[in-house]
Amino acid sequence: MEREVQRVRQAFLSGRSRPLRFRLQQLEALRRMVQEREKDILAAIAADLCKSELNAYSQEVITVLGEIDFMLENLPEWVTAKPVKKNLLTMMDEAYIQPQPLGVVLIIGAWNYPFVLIIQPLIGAIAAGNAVIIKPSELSENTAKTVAKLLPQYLDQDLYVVINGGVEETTELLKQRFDHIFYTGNTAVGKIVMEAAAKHLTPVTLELGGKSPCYIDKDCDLDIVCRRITWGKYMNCGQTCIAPDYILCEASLQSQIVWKIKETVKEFYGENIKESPDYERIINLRHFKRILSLLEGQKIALGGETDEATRYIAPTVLTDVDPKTKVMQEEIFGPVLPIVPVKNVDEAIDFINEREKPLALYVFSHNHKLIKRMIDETSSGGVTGNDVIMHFTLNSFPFGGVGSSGMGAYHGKHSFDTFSHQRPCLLKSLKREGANKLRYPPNSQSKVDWGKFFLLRRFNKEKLGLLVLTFLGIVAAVLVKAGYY
Ligand SMILES: NC(=O)c1ccc[n+]([C@@H]2O[C@H](COP(=O)([O-])OP(=O)(O)OC[C@H]3O[C@@H](n4cnc5c(N)ncnc54)[C@H](O)[C@@H]3O)[C@@H](O)[C@H]2O)c1
Ligand SMILES: CCCCCCCCCCCCCCCCCC=O
Repeated sequence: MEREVQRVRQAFLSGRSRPLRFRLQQLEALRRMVQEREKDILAAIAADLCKSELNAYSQEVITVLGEIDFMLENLPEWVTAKPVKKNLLTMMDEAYIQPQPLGVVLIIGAWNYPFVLIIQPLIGAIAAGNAVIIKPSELSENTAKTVAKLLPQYLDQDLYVVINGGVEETTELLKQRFDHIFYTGNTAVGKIVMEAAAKHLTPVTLELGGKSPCYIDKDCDLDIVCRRITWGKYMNCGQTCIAPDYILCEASLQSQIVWKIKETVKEFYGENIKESPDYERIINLRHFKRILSLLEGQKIALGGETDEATRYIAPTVLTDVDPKTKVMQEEIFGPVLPIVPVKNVDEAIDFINEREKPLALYVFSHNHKLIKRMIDETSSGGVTGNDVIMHFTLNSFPFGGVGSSGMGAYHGKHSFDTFSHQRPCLLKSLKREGANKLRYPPNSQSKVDWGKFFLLRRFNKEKLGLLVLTFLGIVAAVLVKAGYY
C-alpha cells in the first residue's frame, strides 16, 4: 500500500497533473470512458443494486456527464489567478489568489450510488490538478471492479489509481499520508477516517448521513406532496443519503397521506411491485435484517411485506410513531417511512432542533412564509421546499452536511475549491524602500499614527477614497524620504 501511494505521489511531483491543458484532456478522456463504456458501467450498477439500466443512467450517469461538461466549460476561468483588493501599503504591488492542487487525494466511496459517489469527487480532484487514489465500496463489488478495469484504459495510470478492498485494506490505506481525504459513508466510519487523518493533519471532507425530516403543512396539495415524497423515499429502495427519512405532520393528515402514498406506489410500480423494473432491492442480508428490526412493534399502515431470499422490502409507511422507538433513533436507509404526529410547525421545528443536524430537510406548504421560517429556524446540510432530493441536481449548490451529517462540500465549483489550496500571492518590488521604513524598528508614536491612518482609515465613496489615499501615499512617501519621522 505504502509503495502504491508513493508511486502516485511521485507522479504528482512530476508536475504533469497541473497544466490546464492536461486537466482538460483527462476530463475529456473520462467523459469518453463513460460514453464508450456506458453498457459495462450500467450493467455493473444494475448487478450491484438490482437496478434497471434506465434508472442507473438517470440517477448516476447523467450527473457524472453533467459535472464533466460543467468543469470543462468553467475550468479555464477557475484556474486563473484572481487579483484582490489592496491597501495603501501594498497598492504598488501585485496581489492575487492562485488556486493550486493539494497533492495526493484519497476518495473513499459508498455502495448506494457506487459510480457517481466516486466519479463526481474524482472529477473535482482532477480539475483542481491533484493525483488521486480511489477506494470504491466493497459492497458494490461489480461497480468497484468495473471502475478499476476501465479507469487505467482512459486516464493517466500513475496519477489516478483505484485500490479495491474492504475494511482491512481501507484501514491500511488510512495509515498513509494524504493531502486530502474525501469520504462518503456512515457517521461511525466517518469518525474513524477523521481520527486517522488527524495523525497526519490531513484535511477531510466527510459526506455522511442522518435522518432527513419532511414536514407537511396542512395548507398544501397533498396529491402532489405525496407523489414527490414517494419518488424520493422509495427511489433506490430508500437507500439514498438525502431520502426523506420520516414525516412530521398533524395527526389528522396521516390517513390521507397513507392513502395517497398507496395510490402513488400503485401508479409508479404497478400492482405487483416485485415485478417492477423501477423498484430495487436491499444491498445485503445484514441491512435487510437491520431494516426489518425497525418494524418491530410499529403500526404498519402500508406495505410491510418482505422476502429474505431476494432482499425485498415493500414500500412501507408507519403511522403514530413514537419518537423514542428504534426506527426514530437511527437513519433508516430503506423503504420504511414513519409518520410522527406533531401539533403544529412550532413543535416540528423543536423536534428537528432537538436532534442531530440532518443532511437534508424538506418542507411542504403553499405558505411561503412558513417555508422561510422553517429554513431560518433550523439547520441541515441542504433544504428543498415543496420537493425532495432535487437540490442534489444543481451543481451550483455546495452539496454536503453540517454537524453530524458531515463537513465540507462538493459539486461544480465547490468541488474545485475543496480540492484546491487558495494561495495568496503578494509580489513586491525591491525598490521603494522609503515607504517601508514605517514598519521597521525603532518604532515611534508617529509611525503608529501613520500606520493607523494608512490601514484603518475608511472612506465612504470608494473612488474618492482611493484618490485621496493615493495622494496621501505620495505625501507620506515624500515625508519618509525627506526623513520627517
Ligand atoms: N452525504 C453523502 O453524500 C452520502 C452519500 C451516500 C451515502 N451516505 C451515507 O453513507 C451511509 C451508507 O453507506 P455505508 O457507510 O453503509 O457505506 P459502505 O459500507 O460502503 O462504507 C463506506 C466506505 O467506508 C469503508 N469502510 C467501512 N468500514 C470501514 C472501517 N472500519 N474503516 C475504514 N473504512 C471503512 C468502506 O470500505 C467503504 O468504502 C449512510 O449513512 C448514508 O446516508 C452519504
Ligand atoms: C427520466 C429522466 C429524469 C431525469 C433525472 C431526474 C433527476 C434524477 C435525480 C437523481 C438523483 C440521484 C440522487 C443521488 C444521491 C446520491 C447521494 C446520496 O446517496
